[in-house]
Amino acid sequence: MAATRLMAGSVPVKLPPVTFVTGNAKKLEEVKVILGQSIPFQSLKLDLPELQGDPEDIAKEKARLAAKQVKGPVLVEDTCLCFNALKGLPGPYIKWFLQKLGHEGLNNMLMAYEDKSAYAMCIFSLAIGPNSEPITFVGKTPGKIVPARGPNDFGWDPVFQPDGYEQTYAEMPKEEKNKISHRSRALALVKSHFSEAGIGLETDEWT
Ligand SMILES: O=P(O)(O)OP(=O)(O)OP(=O)(O)OC[C@H]1O[C@@H](n2cnc3c(O)ncnc32)[C@H](O)[C@@H]1O
Ligand SMILES: [Mg+2]
Repeated sequence: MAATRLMAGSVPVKLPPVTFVTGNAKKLEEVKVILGQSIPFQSLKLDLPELQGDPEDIAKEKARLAAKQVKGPVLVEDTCLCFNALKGLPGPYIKWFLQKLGHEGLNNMLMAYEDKSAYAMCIFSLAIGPNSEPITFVGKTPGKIVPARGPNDFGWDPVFQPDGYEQTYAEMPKEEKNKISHRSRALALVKSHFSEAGIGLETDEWT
């Protein structure tokens, strides 16, 4: 993808597009649709190692690692599925819980609790380069954990039913999920950040 043409004073400067780094093709599909043409970006398929701990720190560390590899502006995201009865767990460890326990196991984890409420959370982290402090953008969608319904083509979508809907994420048309999802809410903040900074609108500032 062509570099963004920006202006520093009256001198046109070319800055590289931000690189969205992920090992997850489904995430990338959604990000492409949600961002559309709003931000100049390209993607790189890389499964970055992930720190343990606070979700925001995990996302920031992913951004630092990505920026070192790309040597330029990067955007990464970390997704959590948080069960309220379990005080936010599995949270950032949902990938491993899903892989080991499957959809049924995720439901079984809540068997001992009345409260099946949960929230999906996406934390995007943007780093301008290897030496800059990453910033984060958080999007959350509340819902509940239900027995799996709908196509099984993206992670825990079949067991997450957002509040106000009769359908799970998996049963909803993609456009509907993208309107209310944790990912689109976080990306709305990313978009405003870019538009406030004037990225793509002829400025010399990234942040
Ligand atoms: O390379 P990265 O971007 O880290 O991709 P990943 O697949 O490792 O993703 P995470 O570390 O963020 O782990 C999140 C887990 O949740 C799943 N996931 C992420 N977003 C989802 C969504 O919108 N709906 C359902 N499952 C999702 C994803 O497949 C993982 O199993
Ligand atoms: Mg990951």
